Amino acid sequence: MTARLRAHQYGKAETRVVRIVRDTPRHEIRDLNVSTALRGDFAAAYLDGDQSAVLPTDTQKNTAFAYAKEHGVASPERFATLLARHFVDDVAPVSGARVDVDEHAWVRVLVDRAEHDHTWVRSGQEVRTASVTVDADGTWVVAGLRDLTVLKSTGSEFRGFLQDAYTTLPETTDRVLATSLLAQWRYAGTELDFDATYATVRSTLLSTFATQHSLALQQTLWEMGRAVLDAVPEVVEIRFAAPNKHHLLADLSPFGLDNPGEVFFAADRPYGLIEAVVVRDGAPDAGSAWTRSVGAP
Ligand SMILES: O=c1[nH]c(=O)c2[nH]c(=O)[nH]c2[nH]1
Repeated sequence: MTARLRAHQYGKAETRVVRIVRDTPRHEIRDLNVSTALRGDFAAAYLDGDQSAVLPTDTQKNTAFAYAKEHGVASPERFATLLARHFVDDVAPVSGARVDVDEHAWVRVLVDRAEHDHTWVRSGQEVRTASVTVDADGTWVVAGLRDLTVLKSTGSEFRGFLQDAYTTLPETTDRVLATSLLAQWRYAGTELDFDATYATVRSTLLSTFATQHSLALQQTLWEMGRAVLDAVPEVVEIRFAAPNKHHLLADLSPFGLDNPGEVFFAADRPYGLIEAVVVRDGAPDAGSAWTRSVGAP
């Protein structure tokens, strides 16, 4: 049997780093889940068990904590960029690094309608994401969010679809549209006000979902993508994966009740899964921006 090692990368996944700034009575918090992956010639570790080029994943975890102290967390994107550049620039065998950072949001507790200085409540299940790749060709920053769950109770239809012998779905001009959005967008630059841009993209996604009369989730994703590219010049590409969280009208006719769009069964599976990539004309090359694993086809 002959075989070869086609690709490899290694790192520490999901280091939970919580950074608190307590220089004044009003503290700040950033709650991160940091995953690092190093790329380079580490073949000897796989083929011969030779660790001489291997920076332990334990060290990568330690570096995340040390960088949180020394450099702070200006934003998930900035923190990921600093870490990735450090591994590539300062650790000789490393030629590329990919750092993924998830941020869990905390919002200040209100006490007598005033924001409390050092108490927060976890806000929803939505997660902000940043994925930064550094290699010999440059630095790529992808920002995003997942589990942004939205629902509109009208302003959505689905009709005129292709029918065959197996089609039973009735056409509708008024349905509930709900999804738990995953969106990732690529920036042209690496030095932005990432928090401000994130806020603009998020609010653009939400307002487009709300105001766009939807003919299908596919069309809604396209319109949300276009709106983001319109609103934020630094965004050159945005990718979506959106489960269609079906809300099926409950059949109340056995009980002599009509149901004009008032009572639904929220089905959790199966769900339609609608995906799209919207890219600005003339966008710069994506390089390794989307390459999560070097082994990916
Ligand atoms: O927005 C939708 N897109 C579809 O492709 C689809 N298919 C389906 O059964 N319902 C829906 N809704």
